[in-house]
Amino acid sequence: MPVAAFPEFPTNVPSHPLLVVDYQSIKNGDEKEMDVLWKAATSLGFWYLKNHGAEEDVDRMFDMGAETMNLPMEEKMKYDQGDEGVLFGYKAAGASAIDASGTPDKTEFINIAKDDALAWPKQARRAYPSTVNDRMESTIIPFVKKSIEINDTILSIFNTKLGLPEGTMQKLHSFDEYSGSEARTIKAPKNLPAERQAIGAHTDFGSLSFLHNRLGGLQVLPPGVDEWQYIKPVPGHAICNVGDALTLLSGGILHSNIHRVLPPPGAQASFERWSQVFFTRPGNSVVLRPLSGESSMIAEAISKLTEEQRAALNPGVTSYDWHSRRVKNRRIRNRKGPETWLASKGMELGRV
Ligand SMILES: O=C(O)CCC(=O)C(=O)O
Ligand SMILES: [Fe+2]
Repeated sequence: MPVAAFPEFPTNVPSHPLLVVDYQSIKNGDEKEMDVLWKAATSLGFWYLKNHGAEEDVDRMFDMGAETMNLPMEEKMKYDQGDEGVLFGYKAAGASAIDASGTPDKTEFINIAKDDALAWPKQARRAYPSTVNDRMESTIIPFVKKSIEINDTILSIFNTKLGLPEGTMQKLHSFDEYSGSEARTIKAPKNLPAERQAIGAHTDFGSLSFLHNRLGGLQVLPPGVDEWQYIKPVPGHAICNVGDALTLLSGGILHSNIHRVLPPPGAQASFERWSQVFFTRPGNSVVLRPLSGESSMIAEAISKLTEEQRAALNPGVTSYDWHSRRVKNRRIRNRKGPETWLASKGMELGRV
């Protein structure tokens, strides 16, 4: 649906402002703009990104998502992500918990591995519905490649700002190694009760998320604040955020903030809510630990922390273990009790 056809985000609903980063400027090495990015990534960990050039690719991804979600449930379930902690494939609404009591989520996902998009027409990680295969060349590969380029540009700026040896972030997010990087199209039904969480509170598992919202509903709990606040969708602006892997690798300098999804506010609530994300995650074998040996800035940040904080930043697991544990313990079918929800946690820092 064209953006203009949706009612606007209501003017009487407060939202949290985000810094705006101009992608073309950071790509061209504009120091002031890179400072804005750094400020955003080390404070809330969320920012708007304009002039990214992926708008039309995103619209085509929404078409692919609609074609996929319109398939019969039986067909979609042939490509279910399953209960073993696999990210990729279809996730039915209600398959994941949104809280410790095991309340089911309200969103459907189609998750497509970057490894499958890049290996096409070969299969790297798994098979997908025909609606995905049919749009691999026209829609998915262009979106994935553009998203990788954008996130890689941001990662290389963080590499410099963190004082890491050149190419460190690039190596940890190598094009060639299999990873959890993926494109995700999300559908939430219209007319959900106003307070019903569609996606429960979480931090993102990987390094960077490149998110596209047409309607409101995304909320953050900013550091030091007790109330959830909406992030307002702004036409042409992606919402970007830092995930746990970068928090761990940077010794806590980069901030992955918790967020959740509610139904869109006001008149927007009577529309299906679609969102499109690309998640960049480190290579599967990357051990998530502060890169203190590679950066004096990170070493210094770590030296100021308590023993407990330091331990939290050094979970001693690979990127693969980190995201598969988190996905697996959110699956309702794996739930034993509130302890399963706790076992799905990342860097939420006790805030949910
Ligand atoms: O749909 C959104 O706005 C956010 C989705 C999200 O947080 C996620 O998939 O990790
Ligand atoms: Fe998220």
